Amino acid sequence: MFSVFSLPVCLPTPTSHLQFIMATRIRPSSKRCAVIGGSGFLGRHLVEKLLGKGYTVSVFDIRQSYELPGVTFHQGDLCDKQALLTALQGVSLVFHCASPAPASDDKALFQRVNIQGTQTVLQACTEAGVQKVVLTSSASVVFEGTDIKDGREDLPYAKKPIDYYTETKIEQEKLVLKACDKEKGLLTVAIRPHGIFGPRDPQLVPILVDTARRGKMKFIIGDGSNLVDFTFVDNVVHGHILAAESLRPESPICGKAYHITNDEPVRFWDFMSDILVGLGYAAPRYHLPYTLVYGLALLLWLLSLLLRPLVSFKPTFTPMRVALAGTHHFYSCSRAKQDMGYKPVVGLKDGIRRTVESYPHLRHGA
Ligand SMILES: NC(=O)C1=CN([C@@H]2O[C@H](COP(=O)(O)OP(=O)(O)OC[C@H]3O[C@@H](n4cnc5c(N)ncnc54)[C@H](O)[C@@H]3O)[C@@H](O)[C@H]2O)C=CC1
Ligand SMILES: CC(C)=CCC[C@@H](C)[C@H]1CC[C@H]2C3=C(CC[C@]12C)[C@@]1(C)CCC(=O)C[C@@H]1CC3
Repeated sequence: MFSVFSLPVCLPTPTSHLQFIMATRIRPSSKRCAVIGGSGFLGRHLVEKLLGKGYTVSVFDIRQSYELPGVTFHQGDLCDKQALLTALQGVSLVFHCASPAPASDDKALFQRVNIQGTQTVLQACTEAGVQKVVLTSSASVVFEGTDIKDGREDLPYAKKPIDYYTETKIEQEKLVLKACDKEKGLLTVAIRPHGIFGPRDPQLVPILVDTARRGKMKFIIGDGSNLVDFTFVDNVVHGHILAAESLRPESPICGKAYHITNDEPVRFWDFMSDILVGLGYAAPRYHLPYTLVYGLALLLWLLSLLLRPLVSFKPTFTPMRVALAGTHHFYSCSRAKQDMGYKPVVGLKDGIRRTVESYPHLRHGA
């Protein structure tokens, strides 16, 4: 799998001399890939699946969160081209799933990592002879805080993105799709998942349980009928690998974005209740009007901005979170079904069960 030109024993002709020079570099192999952001929640699941499918995997990440036989770790910042070039030696396929966490709300950090950093990743890929780049984008790139029902990929990018995370994910996706160039030999595609959940997720279940433990999970924002996509992590991984394996010069997926979801929109509050009840907490019961909660969240957010020099506090109810909890946002993945034969591999009910079982330490009373 780790494909290196074999060293010639003798050098009788100029051609074999060239072969000798090339022997000192590692030739890109189609089964040799790198996962940028491979220490994260999605990244690690992707790495595990790739190993199972016979790929040789290098992880490039600012931190190392685990060790696995068969994985080479390169610790570094993706804004550092030299560090990337070392990790990309001999790699033909790159998955770019690194990003600062949405909760950080740090404009400068998002711009540096998601925009400048992605430009650096693309330059490094070109210089290292990488042939394919699969970006983890987000379905939120078209979300402005108002209802989206069965949204397709041709929806325009959000003109007023709900936060800096989304703003920079839009620019990142544009950069990666624009870089697709068959003549230059670099093919790109963007996967747009939504609401990823599953074992080891550091965000969704921990935030939910923390809110429940503080006694704040009693209320349903709005009438509770809003439908949302939550996507089990294995399905997101499956979408990434299908995209990578379908990415060829003649393929219709080159330079395009694809929604990858569980294809089973669910009421936001039913999903939250299933997880909470599964972990032994009470489901939310009392309804609060959406506009009232959104207005309060906006006020609190403005207050936190004004008081930032004096006190730092992070409200649980940010406008972005209230919008996510109180509106419809579900997406069609018919383009992925048609162009790459995508079909979810784990159903929602099964995904919820596997997720709940993976958090024994977050159970009520644990
Ligand atoms: N979790 C979700 O619900 C969704 C996630 N996404 C996208 O999926 C991708 C993966 O997300 P998660 O696994 O949930 O996040 P995560 O926070 O678990 O993983 C991100 C990884 O990127 C690494 N990273 C951050 N800055 C870096 C830098 N400067 N250089 C190198 N590595 C760096 C982090 O150390 C981390 O390991 C992200 O691009 C995110 O925008 C998209 C839609 C939904
Ligand atoms: C579908 C999707 C994009 C999910 C993203 C994950 C997070 C944004 C959610 C995970 C837990 C959610 C949550 C809330 C908002 C959205 C999440 C952070 C609340 C803060 C909404 C208001 C409440 O009543 C409490 C909720 C806790 C969990």
